[in-house]
Amino acid sequence: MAIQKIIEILSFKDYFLFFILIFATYVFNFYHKYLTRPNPLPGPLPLPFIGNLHNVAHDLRLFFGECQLKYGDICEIMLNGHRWIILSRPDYIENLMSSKCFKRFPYSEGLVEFGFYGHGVAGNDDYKSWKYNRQFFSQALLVPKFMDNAIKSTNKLFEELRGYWQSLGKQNISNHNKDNWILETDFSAWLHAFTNDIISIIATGERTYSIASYYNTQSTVKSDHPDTLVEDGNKFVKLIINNIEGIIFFMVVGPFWRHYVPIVGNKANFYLKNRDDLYEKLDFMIKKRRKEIEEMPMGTEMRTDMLTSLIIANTEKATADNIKTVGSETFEPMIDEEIRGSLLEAFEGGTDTTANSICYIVYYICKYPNVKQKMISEIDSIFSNKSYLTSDDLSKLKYCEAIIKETSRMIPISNFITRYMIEECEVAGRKWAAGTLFHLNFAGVNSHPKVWPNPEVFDPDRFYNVDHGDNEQLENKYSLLIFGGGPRICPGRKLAMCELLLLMTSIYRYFNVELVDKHEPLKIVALTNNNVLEMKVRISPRIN
Ligand code: HEM
Repeated sequence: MAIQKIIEILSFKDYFLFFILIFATYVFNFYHKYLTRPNPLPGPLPLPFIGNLHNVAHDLRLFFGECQLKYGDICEIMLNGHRWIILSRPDYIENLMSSKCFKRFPYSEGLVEFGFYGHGVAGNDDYKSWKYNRQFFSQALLVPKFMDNAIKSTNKLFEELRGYWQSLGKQNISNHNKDNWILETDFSAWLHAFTNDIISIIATGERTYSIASYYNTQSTVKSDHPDTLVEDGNKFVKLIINNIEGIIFFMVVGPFWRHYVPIVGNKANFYLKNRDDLYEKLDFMIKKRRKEIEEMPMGTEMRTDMLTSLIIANTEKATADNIKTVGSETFEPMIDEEIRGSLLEAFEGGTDTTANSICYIVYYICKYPNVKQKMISEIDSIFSNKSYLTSDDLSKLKYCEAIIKETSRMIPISNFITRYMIEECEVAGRKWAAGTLFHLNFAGVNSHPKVWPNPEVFDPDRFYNVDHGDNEQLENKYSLLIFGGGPRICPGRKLAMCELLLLMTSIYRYFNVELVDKHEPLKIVALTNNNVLEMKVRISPRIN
């Protein structure tokens, strides 16, 4: 009754003043908390409600670079109510790579609702469950025949890609000489399709037909693969792409918006439905393969794709390579839900990363003809009388490997990784309380002038025939961040390096690739990763 009376007495002006009072109290509290924070660091002033969102929204990579220049190797911003401590110097990050610093994120109710947090490997911050999943994931990639199979499949898929490029080049009517054609195309689209296809083969033993699908959009004649297979593959890839978007959406959009604001809520429901459809598809693949394996007589030699390894690991069908023990403990075999998580992470972790890497590599090779010449000599010397390369051949490609490292130094694939402290720790000479969130700025570390002379110069020779012991810049093992570090280092790094070497050698063995416009900057979207949106190139056959 009394409340109703007060409501009736109050005028619009009173409400307005009341609102101003609440707003002013919030702003006062916000800045009071900000100005009295422990270990204050330099950084752009955050705004109430949005923190520094307005600063980072345009390009995260450039923003981190600007921060380092203006505020130094350790600085801070505020996002999503959290202080982000940004570190850009190799020796500052060393402590964060220890096994104590294992967590990636603070608890996120959005990721829990989406089913990403606490499951699988990348989104799992529960040590016991992460360790279990990570052991199986890594072991599947370590089965000796796994890499040989990956190499064979990549070689085979590249043959198909080669056929598509030739076919499109010859279809081009301006190419009068059909053996000396030129194809103007988007390299990034082809390579994203290629890595999609190859990860699918390596992970599940089945194809997504992504390169055939892209070929069909460019060509007047269709690929030999049946339309239904290509369409099914396309749908599957879309489910995966939407699922990755869903993870980001549920990470940044708060529960009130997701549950009560209509347009945002519809988007949330769309991602949840997409997730369920994707899970259904993966569960079907797992069940089908489980049944095939069950029906195989004991001792049958099996495929070495990830799905098969995960199903048989620690079961009676396991070979010596598929037994996972830690100390005296033998882990229980994986259930379907856990296998699904691992497959999904192979798709999510291994597709765009590898595709973007090869785009940057080719971009730098196009810009530096002397590097290209030296690389081609190495490739030709290894290929001299072979049609396919083996893992032994790949290990001899030292200059190609140096190009991969130097490209990743110049433009890292991931912009940053995070570490979230669960206990007090010392970083950059200061003590930090539990609950501090650190961001390791890859570009800042990889071009720090203290360890990299002339960091802005592209020079693969830094890594070529270098004796690590004598080399100052390689003394600190975290002066080059490509795959992260510590216990959470990328488990797919060996596979990724192998894929990149194979792609480089296969492309330059058969083709010349030039940028259509050497002066045009690359079209990149820089969020957690630096994604190449488009890279127009001219491809032509190599005439020896
Ligand atoms: C050029 C290619 C790749 C790059 C640049 C890359 C980069 C990274 C980085 C920076 C991390 C975070 C590491 C950390 O926090 O310290 C990571 C984690 C991860 N990557 Fe990769 N990656 C690549 C390829 C792959 C491939 C091919 C796979 C799988 C087949 C894969 C699967 C994963 C998984 C599952 C994690 C999470 C590991 C964990 O949390 O324990 N990645 N990767």
